[in-house]
Amino acid sequence: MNSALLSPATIDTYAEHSVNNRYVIENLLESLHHEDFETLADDIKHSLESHRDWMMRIMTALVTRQPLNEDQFIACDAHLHCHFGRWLSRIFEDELFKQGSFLKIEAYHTQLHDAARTVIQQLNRQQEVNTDDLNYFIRIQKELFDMVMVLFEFSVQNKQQFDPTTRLINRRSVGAILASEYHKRQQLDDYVCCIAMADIDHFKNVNDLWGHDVGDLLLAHTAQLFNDSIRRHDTVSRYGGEEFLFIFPDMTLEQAGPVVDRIRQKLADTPVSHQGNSLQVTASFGVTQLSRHTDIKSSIKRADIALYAAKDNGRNITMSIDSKAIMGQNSYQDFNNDTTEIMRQQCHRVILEKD
Ligand SMILES: Nc1nc2c(ncn2[C@@H]2O[C@H](COP(=O)(O)OP(=O)(O)OP(=O)(O)O)[C@@H](O)[C@H]2O)c(=O)[nH]1
Repeated sequence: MNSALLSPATIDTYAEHSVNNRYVIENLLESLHHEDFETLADDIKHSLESHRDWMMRIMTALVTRQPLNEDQFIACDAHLHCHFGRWLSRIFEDELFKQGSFLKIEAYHTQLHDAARTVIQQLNRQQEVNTDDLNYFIRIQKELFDMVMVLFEFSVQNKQQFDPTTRLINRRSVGAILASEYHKRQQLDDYVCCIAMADIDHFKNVNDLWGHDVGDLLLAHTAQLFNDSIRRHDTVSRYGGEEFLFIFPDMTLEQAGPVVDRIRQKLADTPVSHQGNSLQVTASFGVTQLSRHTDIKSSIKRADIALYAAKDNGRNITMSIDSKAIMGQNSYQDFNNDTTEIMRQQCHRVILEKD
C-alpha cells in the first residue's frame, strides 16, 4: 500500500464527517460574495466533467487490462495538473477559500490521484489489482464527488437567488419569503407584517447623464444602504429595474411608516462620490400591510399605488396606505382604474416627528 494513502481509520473519520461537510460548506459559502457564485458553479461543473472522463479511462483500462502510461495517471504531481487541480489552485489564490471544506476537498483530491496511481501501477506491472486498493480508490472518488456536489448545488442556488448588481435577493426569491409571511398572517391572529416598495427618483436621468455604469453604481449604493438600514429579520430585495421591495415582519403600519421614512431620509443624506463629483440619490416609497384578507399581489399593488402617489406628490417622500381603509378589494382581479384612483386618495404622507 502506498504510504501516502490515508489509513482506513482516517477514511472512516472522514466518512463520519461527511454529513457535517454539507453544513461547513454551506456556512463557508454564505461568506462569499454573490458574484463569486457567477463562475463557481460553471467551474465546478467543468472540473467534474473532466474528472469523470479521467475516471472512465481508468475503469475502462482496468476492465480491458490495457496499461495507462500517460502522466495524468501516473505522475506524482498529476493532481496539480488536472482540470480540477488547476481550478483548486486558482481559487486558493483567494485566502477566503483556504479553509474548512475546501482544504478537505483538496486533500481528498490529492488522495484520489494517489489511489489511482497505486491501482494503475499494479495494472501497468500486469499484476492482479488489489481489491482493497481498488475499493479505496472508488470510495474516495465517491466521497470527493459528494462534497463537490454540495458545493455545486449551493453555488447554483445562490446564482439563481441573487441579483449580481445589487447583491440583494431577486424578485423570484422574495416570493418565497412573502408567501411564508402571508401564511403566518393567516395562521396567527395577532401576527402583523408590512411591506414597502421603493423606486429611485429620476433614474433615467442618471443613466442619460452619467452612463449605465454609474447607474449601476448608484443601484449598488442604494441597495447596500437599504440592506444596512434594516433589522436582521427584515428583507430587502431587488424587485425590478430600480425598484426594491422591503418586508418588515412583526411591524404595524404605524411602526413601519417612520422606519421606512428614516431609510428614505438616510438615502437622501448619503451622496455617492464618483470621480470627484458628489451624486445625490433619492427614492420614493410606498408602505402598507401585508394583508391577510387579500392575496399577496393585492398588497404589492397597494404598496405600488402608494409609491406612485409619492412620485406624484414630488418624489423623495414616503406615502402609506392602510389596507383597512379599502373595502371590498379582495383579489388582484378587483383592481381597475376607479379602485386605483380611490386608493390613491387614501394614501397619506409619512412625516417624521422632529427629534
Ligand atoms: N444603470 C441601470 N439602469 C437601469 C437598470 N434597470 C433599469 N434601469 C433604468 O432605470 C430607468 C427607469 O426609468 P423610468 O422608469 O423612466 O423612471 P425614472 O427616470 O426613475 O423616473 P421616476 O421613477 O418617475 O422618478 C430606465 O432608464 C432604465 O433603463 C439597471 O440594472 N442598471
